[in-house]
Amino acid sequence: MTLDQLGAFQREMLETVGQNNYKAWIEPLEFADIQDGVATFNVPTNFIGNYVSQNFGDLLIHKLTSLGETVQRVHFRVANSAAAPRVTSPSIETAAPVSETVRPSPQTRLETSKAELPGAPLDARFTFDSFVVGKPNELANAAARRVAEGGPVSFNPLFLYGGVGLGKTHLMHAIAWELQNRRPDLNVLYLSAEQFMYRFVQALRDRKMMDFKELFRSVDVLMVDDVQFIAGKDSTQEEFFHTFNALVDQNKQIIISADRAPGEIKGMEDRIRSRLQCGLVVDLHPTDYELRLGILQSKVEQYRSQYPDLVLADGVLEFLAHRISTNVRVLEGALTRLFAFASLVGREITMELTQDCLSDVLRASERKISVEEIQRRVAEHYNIRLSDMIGPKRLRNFARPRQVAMFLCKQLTSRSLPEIGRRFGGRDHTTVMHGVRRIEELRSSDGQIAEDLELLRRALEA
Ligand SMILES: Nc1ncnc2c1ncn2[C@@H]1O[C@H](COP(=O)(O)OP(=O)(O)OP(=O)(O)O)[C@@H](O)[C@H]1O
Repeated sequence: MTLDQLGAFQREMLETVGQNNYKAWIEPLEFADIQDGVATFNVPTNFIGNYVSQNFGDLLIHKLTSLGETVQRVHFRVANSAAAPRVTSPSIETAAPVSETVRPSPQTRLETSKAELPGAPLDARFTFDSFVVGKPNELANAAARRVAEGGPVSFNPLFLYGGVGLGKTHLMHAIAWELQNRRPDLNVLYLSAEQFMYRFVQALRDRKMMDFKELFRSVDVLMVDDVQFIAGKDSTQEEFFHTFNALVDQNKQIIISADRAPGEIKGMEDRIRSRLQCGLVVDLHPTDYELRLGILQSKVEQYRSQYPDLVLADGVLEFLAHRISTNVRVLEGALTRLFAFASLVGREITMELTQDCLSDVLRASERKISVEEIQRRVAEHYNIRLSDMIGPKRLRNFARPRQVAMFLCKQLTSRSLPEIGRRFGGRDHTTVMHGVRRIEELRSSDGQIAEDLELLRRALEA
C-alpha cells in the first residue's frame, strides 16, 4: 500500500468509526503488509487485536478493498511477540495471540488459533495503575502486588474472594500484566475455571490428556478465576486437584479467585477446600463510600480525553457514590452511560440530568434494608431469640450478636446512632458507638466475625 493509500485508509476509518473509537482502537494498529490476500497489522496487545478483529475486522477488509487492495483476511500480530512474555490461555476462540478476521470461512480462524496455543485475553484496562485502593480492598491489593513481584513464593495459593463486581478479575489481570513486565521469563497461565474445565473435557475427548497435563504442569504461575465454577463437577475437580498439587510441589505460584471463601464453596471436595485454604485467603470487602467516590473520580479522569468538552456539576459523583452501592461494575456502567448520554445531547452533567438518565439504576439500588430485618437475620444466624438480642441481657452470647447487628445497621442503613440505639431496646447512642467500634476491631482480628459479617451482609443485600 502506498503512503497516499495509507493516509486515505486512515481518514476513511476515522470518518467511519468516529474519533473516540479511532483513537482507542485504530490508531494503535501499525500496518505491516498485504500478502496473498492477508493484510497484517502489528498491535500492541492481544486485547486490542481481539477487540479490533471482532468489532472492526470486516470494516478493515471493506476499506482496504475499496482502496483497490485484494484482501480477504485481516491478521493481527502482537508487536515484539518474539520477545513478549508467554502469557497463555487455553481458551480457543477468544484468546489467540494472533487474531484473524476471515470473511469467507470463519472456520479457518478456529483452526489457526488451536494450533498456536492461544494467549490470555487479558483486559488492557485491568492494571494496578487503574485499580483504586481503599480500605475494603487494601489487603487484597497488597497481596496481589506481592505476588506480582514474582519473587520467591511466600504463600500458596493466593486466594482472592469477594462478591460480584468487586475487582477480583481486575486484580488477577493486574498480576498477570505486572508479571509480564517484571518477569518475562515466567510462563504465566491465566484462565477461568470454566476454561479449565472446557480444556480438560476437550483433552479427554481428543485423547490428549498427556498434553493437557504437560501444559498445566509446565507453567510457573497458574491463575484460575472464578474457581467456584468447578464445584459439583467431579472429574474436573479431580484433575484440578492433581494440577494444583503438582504445581505446589514444584513451588510454582498459584492464584485463585472465587465469589466466596473456600470453606463456603458447596459441592467442592473437602481435600480441595482445605488445599485452597493453605495459603493466603483474602477478601475483597464491599466498597465503602470513599472507595466508590475514588473509583468514580478515577474513571472521570479517564473519560476526560474522550469527552474533553463535557462539564460535570459539583456533587454528581458524590451523589452516585452514595446512591449506587451495589457493585463497581454497576457504578462504572452508570457513569459510562451518563457521559455518553450527556455528550449525545450536548449538555452539562447536572444532578437533574443524572437523575433522568439513570432513573432505572437509581431505582434498582434503592432497596432499603431495615433495622428489623437486620435484627431478625442476625438473631437467626447466631441462633438466639430476637427478644434476647434486643433485650437487656448482657451475656456474651447475646451481647456479641447485638453488636454485630448494630454494626450492620450502621453500615447498611442510613439510621443515626441514637435511632439505632432506640430500636435496640432504648439503648444510648454511646453504647451503639462502642458496639460498632468493637466489631470494627474484631473484623480485622477475628476471622470468624469477619466471615459472619460477610455472610450476613450478602444475605441482607441479596
Ligand atoms: N478498586 C477498583 N478500582 C477500579 N476499578 C475497579 C475496582 N474494583 C472493580 N473495578 C472495576 O469494576 C468492574 C468489575 O470488576 P471485576 O470484573 O474485576 O469484578 P469481579 O470481582 O471479577 O466480578 P465477578 O464476580 O462478576 O467476576 C471492572 O471494570 C473493574 O475494572
